[in-house]
Amino acid sequence: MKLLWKALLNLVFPEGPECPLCGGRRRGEDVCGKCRKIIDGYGKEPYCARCGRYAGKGAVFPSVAVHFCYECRKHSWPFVRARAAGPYESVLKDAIHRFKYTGRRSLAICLARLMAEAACAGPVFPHLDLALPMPLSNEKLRRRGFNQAALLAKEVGSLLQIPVSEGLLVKDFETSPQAGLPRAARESNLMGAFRVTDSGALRGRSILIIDDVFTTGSTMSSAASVVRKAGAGQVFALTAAAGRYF
Ligand SMILES: O=C(O)c1cc(=O)[nH]c(=O)n1[C@@H]1O[C@H](COP(=O)(O)O)[C@@H](O)[C@H]1O
Repeated sequence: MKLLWKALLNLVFPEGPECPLCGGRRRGEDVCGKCRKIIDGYGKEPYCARCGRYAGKGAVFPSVAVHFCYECRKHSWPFVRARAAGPYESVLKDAIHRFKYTGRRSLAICLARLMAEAACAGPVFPHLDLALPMPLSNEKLRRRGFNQAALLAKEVGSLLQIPVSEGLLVKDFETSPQAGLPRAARESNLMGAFRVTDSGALRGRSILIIDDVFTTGSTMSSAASVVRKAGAGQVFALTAAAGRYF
């Protein structure tokens, strides 16, 4: 019976190519049913309305629709709010690793689609004038061969119909990878690393900064601060994944 049902399903909805997230079989255009369920589940999880990070096990949050994590209640950010497609774990984490470290550039399309979904889930971002990818240093760019944030920004920009400018925000020198550094070191690690090349192009404009991951927010915060100092209006942030707060 199960086999017959599968054969019938295959006739009506022939199996498509691999799911870009998990590599399993999918029938539609998007991700496979299993990954779709995981992603939709993330959309129902509690998250901080400011930094967009997801509540971890044991996190204390008020039982109201809009809440801020402990850090965002104490601390202000140079961006108005940040959002992500989901937490940095499971299929999203695996996909980001394959994208970034094994050069599967085509994953930008799928990840950007999930990011655009998160951006459109309610009045998250107002009118946006321009999207800026998180820059890599020239050294890192040469080594990796591509900037993962720039690939994501290109796709997100076309889905959300926002112009994307690469080269307005640059990273002048290579810094130690953020992963593995304690929080305080993550902030000082990036000091003076970002620069805006043409502040006139940002003045008064509403900016979306795009990156792959938001963990402590130090990278996004450093970049957003430089963009604000260059005269931008409001700054928002969008990443493929965000950490959890506890
Ligand atoms: O290159 C990195 O700094 C980096 C290495 C790594 O293994 N994982 C990782 O998330 N990152 C970057 O670290 C930043 C997120 O860390 P926070 O600055 O703590 O939010 C993003 O720009 C990531 O691209």
